[in-house]
Amino acid sequence: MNLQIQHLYDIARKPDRRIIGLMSGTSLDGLDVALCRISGSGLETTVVLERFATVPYDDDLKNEIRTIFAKTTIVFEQLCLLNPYIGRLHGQLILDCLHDWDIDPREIDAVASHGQTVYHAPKSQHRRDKFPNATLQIGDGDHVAAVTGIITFSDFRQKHIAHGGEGAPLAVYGDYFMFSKLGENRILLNMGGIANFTYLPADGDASTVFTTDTGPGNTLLDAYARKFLNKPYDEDGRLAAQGQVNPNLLRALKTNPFFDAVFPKTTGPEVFNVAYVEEAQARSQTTNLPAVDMMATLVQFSADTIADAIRRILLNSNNEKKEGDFCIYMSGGGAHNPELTGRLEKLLPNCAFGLTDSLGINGDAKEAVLFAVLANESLVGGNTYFGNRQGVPTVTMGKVSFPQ
Ligand SMILES: Nc1ncnc2c1ncn2[C@@H]1O[C@H](COP(=O)(O)OP(=O)(O)OP(=O)(O)O)[C@@H](O)[C@H]1O
Ligand SMILES: CC(=O)N[C@H]1[C@@H]2OC[C@@H](O2)[C@@H](O)[C@@H]1O[C@H](C)C(=O)O
Repeated sequence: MNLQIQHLYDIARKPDRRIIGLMSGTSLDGLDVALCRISGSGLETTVVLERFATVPYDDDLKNEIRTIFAKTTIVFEQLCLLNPYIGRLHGQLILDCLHDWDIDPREIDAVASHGQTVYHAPKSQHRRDKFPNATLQIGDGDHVAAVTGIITFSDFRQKHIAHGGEGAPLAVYGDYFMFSKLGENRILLNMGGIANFTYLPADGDASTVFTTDTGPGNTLLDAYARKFLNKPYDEDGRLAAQGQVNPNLLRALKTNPFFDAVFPKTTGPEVFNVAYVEEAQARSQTTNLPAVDMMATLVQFSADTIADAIRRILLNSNNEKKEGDFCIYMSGGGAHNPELTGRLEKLLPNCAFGLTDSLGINGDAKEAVLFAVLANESLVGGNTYFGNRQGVPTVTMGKVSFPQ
């Protein structure tokens, strides 16, 4: 037997595993590195987050990625070059973190690498009948494995698509395994570049678990912070706090087929970008708004569309349910923006709000942890049946790269 297969088998038989989850999201702010100790699988999964770091991306890397990120027309060579480059870089960043944490790479059982999404194209967006849902993450796992010497799981989203999903949100699986609680209807709301949520029913029934993207989280706020402030984001929503929401622009922003489409659905900066806002401004004759009003309107746009999506679920899931029966646990960078969270709380006054941190997982680390949980599930789980629910196919995900 190939010794690496034997090694994989041995890892699967261990009582617990140390898995490093990696996530680099649509905000391009950096690489989240979460070292997890995981035992069990499915609803028996227990995760201890031993270490966590976000390694910021430097401007050079951000600019290299932006030349192809969410663009329909690119220089193909750039995509080809970035694929191994990002894989090698992520591998090196893992080694740097382990060095800082004084941990020998040989103590790590596996890496679970999301890679960098460069294009997301669900069918509802590309609208070409003969093509399926599609998404592309780069930073090939073979390079991560070769650089670190650690077995690497990567490219998690293709299996989801192969079984009828849109390749996202994948958080639903880890959310269910880690945060499902009998007796409490939970909504796990992640506000990264794009916002999404998982609904976890109080009866714990996997076949009614639900997930969807809701639209922009921070992606437009960041784009306009770069423009108005020359900063990566509007810290604590300070600029937005000084402005007034413009109702005409807000209405124009909310007029898009994505918001009327049925759940579950996914999106990305391919749709929600500066051109989208400029087109809405032209339509609503609001091209000369002051920066503060632009920011206030964009933050309200994110809050309104998140709240609308959650309200629709509260009604859809069971007409008797009331907002008061739901607890919303927030995570992702948007949870640090009081302008966003404050508006959300006003829009959903009867829901209880908290942070994922109160459930034992740092909200900034949550997505990276989720990929570690997905790799663990591929190794030792796969026994949870999610029913025929669209968006949550019953599959395990991640391709295996051996270091040698
Ligand atoms: N103090 C803060 N004030 C305002 N916004 C903040 C603050 N801290 C973080 N953010 C926002 O959070 C963003 C980063 O969020 P996060 O790391 O969750 O995104 P991501 O994982 O890249 O996105 P996605 O989940 O869509 O892939 C920043 O770009 C910024 O917009
Ligand atoms: C294609 C892609 O990278 N989608 C991301 C993105 O960032 C947030 C939202 O859009 C979510 O659907 C997804 O990531 C998380 C980790 C997910 O799949 O759950």
